Amino acid sequence: MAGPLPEGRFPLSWFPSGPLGALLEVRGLTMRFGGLTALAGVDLDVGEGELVGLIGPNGAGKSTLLDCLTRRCSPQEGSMRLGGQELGGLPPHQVAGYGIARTFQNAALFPGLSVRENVMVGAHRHGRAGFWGAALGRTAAEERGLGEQADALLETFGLSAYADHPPTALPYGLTKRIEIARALAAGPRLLLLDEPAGGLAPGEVPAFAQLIARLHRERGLTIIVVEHHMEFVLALCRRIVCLELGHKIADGPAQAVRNDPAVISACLGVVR
Ligand SMILES: Nc1ncnc2c1ncn2[C@@H]1O[C@H](COP(=O)(O)OP(=O)(O)OP(=O)(O)O)[C@@H](O)[C@H]1O
Repeated sequence: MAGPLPEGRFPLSWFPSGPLGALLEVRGLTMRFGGLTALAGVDLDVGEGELVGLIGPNGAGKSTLLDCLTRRCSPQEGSMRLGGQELGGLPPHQVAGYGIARTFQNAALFPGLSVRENVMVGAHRHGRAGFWGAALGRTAAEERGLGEQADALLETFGLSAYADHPPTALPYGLTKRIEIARALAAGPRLLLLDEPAGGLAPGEVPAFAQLIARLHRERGLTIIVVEHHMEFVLALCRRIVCLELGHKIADGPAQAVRNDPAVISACLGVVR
């Protein structure tokens, strides 16, 4: 990867000029939990190479949308296509195989594995055998290749010094980096980040935003980032989508959405 990023906010000219084609097409997505409608007919197109911010107050349906895309939830209505492939009905492990990787609000790392092994786990996205099942069938050369890939990711994320450490001993900000490195080890086409800045110290947030911007810029990754931290979203994303009570209430250029009265009203007290 290229050299270090400059400090402070980064220019929008770093980003690709716009979507190169629709990668994700969501139509009429409706998810109900009993009598509660978490998503109510949501439409969303995300172009190849876009970085989209998804905002909204607590309970708006943001995580549920990610849960539907990764098949942790089965929506009652609507369709979700990635590169033309319908995701509905696929089991979660196959969705990963189609190129969707996700991080969670609270980093879910394996405490008994080293940082490097945690990242290597992410590389196993194909098939149902699981990491350890696959590990048993791997050749030494494949194992070495995965280790080298993990080491390259650790270097990108400034984690090389911790490769052999257990993740449990590390500061929270580093565990968030490990989780993204693990997601990238799967070689995703679409990366879903659920509140990546959540729990970070204020001083850690700009560098974290720069890291994600760099991944987007240098790898051309398509990313949806769910976040309450508005400065973080504005610094990263040209386009913002806002949900409220399961409905999409805004979708457009970041500043226009930020200044939309409906968004301000919905997010009052939440958007920072
Ligand atoms: N498994 C579930 N069972 C029942 N209700 C659920 C479930 N998951 C989510 N919900 C409900 O669906 C609604 C949307 O929740 P969701 O977590 O998607 O919102 P969110 O926008 O991600 O909120 P937050 O910003 O607080 O994480 C909420 O009312 C929530 O309580």
